[in-house]
Amino acid sequence: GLGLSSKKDENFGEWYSEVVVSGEMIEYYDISGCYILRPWAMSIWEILQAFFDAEIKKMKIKNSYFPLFVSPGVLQKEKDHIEGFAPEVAWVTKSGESDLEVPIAIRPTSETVMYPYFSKWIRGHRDLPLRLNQWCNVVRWEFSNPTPFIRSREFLWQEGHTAFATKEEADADVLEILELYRRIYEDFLAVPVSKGKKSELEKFAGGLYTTTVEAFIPNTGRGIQGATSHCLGQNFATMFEINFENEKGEKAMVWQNSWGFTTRTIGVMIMVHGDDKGLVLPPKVAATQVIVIPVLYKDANNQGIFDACAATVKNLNESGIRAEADYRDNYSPGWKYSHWEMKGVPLRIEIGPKDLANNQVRAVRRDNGAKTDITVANLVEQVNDVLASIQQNLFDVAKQKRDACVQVVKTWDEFAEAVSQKKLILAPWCDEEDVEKDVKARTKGEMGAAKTLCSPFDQPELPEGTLCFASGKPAKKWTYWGRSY
Ligand SMILES: O=C1CCCN[C@@H]1CCCn1cnc2ccccc2c1=O
Repeated sequence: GLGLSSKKDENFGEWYSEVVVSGEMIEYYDISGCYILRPWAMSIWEILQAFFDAEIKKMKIKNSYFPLFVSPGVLQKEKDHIEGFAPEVAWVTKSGESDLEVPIAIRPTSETVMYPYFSKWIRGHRDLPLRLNQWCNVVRWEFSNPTPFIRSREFLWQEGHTAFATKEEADADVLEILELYRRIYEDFLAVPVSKGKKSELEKFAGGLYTTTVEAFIPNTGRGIQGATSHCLGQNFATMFEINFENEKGEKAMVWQNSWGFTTRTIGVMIMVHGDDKGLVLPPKVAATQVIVIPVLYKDANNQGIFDACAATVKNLNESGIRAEADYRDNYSPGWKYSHWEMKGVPLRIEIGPKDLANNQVRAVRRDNGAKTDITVANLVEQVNDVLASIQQNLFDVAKQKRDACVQVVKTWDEFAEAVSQKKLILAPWCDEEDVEKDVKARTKGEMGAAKTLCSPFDQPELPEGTLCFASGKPAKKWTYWGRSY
């Protein structure tokens, strides 16, 4: 097919909408905000799921499955956290022609689904820790501009829900899960993220504190919440009476966490690495890491070339590299190069008459276009090296681009200028909520307001006497600010 009609640096929104379809990841659906995840996208989700599932099983976390439907009574139970979200809750009101007696909600998240049963199952301290996870879909009937993977009315995620006897255990667990989310972004998707804590205003209102891995999209100058790991404190334990008899025979409430990452991860990866030729997939998450293309003689015996392609694929697959060959005889090599570049396959191997004669293959990298001739004898070792180099290079380039967007500011004027420059702003802040609200009010505009993204765990030096950029009060912490998704 033809190339993209929009350029990433000229019309990012158009480019993104086009590349997810041309890369055969998404098909648009006839209900707004809903998307079809085609195999090329689903295979990425499955790779991330396999990694995360194996890691949480090492932590003795067990998978379960709770119903999609939430009875209204229990949903309303969590009134203060639900109030902000209520407009997003989708309801079933009919079956066939008849109205349901009582409308039933579709889960937007499962705290209120699970916790009545946590209360039933947790009696004594030997029932702790209780640590469950579920892989499922959730529905949030959002109205702000739907974007494939990034903001959809239904999405896939995992949600973990845990209960502990002590706060110390919960605090440690929050960070252990957050580290898995960092690995998903940095080790698999080659996307740099900042670990930090959400402000009181931006955290999950139902919890005690929220930790997050924050990514940044240089093209739009917007931060994006990558995944969250909340400590819920004893808030839900209070509401759902989740308590246990501790070792001293006293009744005590549990300490809880909840954590989730979603198919948004795939959209962030596409936005960060994609280019004007299409998707660029990090090898770790590419369903096909190497595509082998036969370049045939005009009018001579091509069996040798087909045999070499088959041998190359077999050789690579036997060493755990995901390789395919494209033998379709109704497309030219040139057409195939464009097609597999559009799909973002990390490495192309061309085998033509010259390569055959020299007992080598021609490897072409998707990330930087570099071409190298690889002798058949060293094929597996060199392909592994190139794939590792592509993975690292994608991360290094993304980190350099993200770091180039970071702007440290000390004053309001510097801050306002940095917002207009679409920067990721690092500023000393007094950590007062009404100051944060004031910044949002003062930066409101059609591009959206600047807000806190997170206060990074990795805090730069804050010299005594440093003042908050917005209030002039003594600064308490460095915080990332910016517009966001
Ligand atoms: O993030 C996570 C991680 C996974 C488990 N849940 C937490 C918190 C979810 C916060 N949230 C987010 N959207 C909502 C939408 C409607 C109703 C309720 C909610 C809601 O509670």
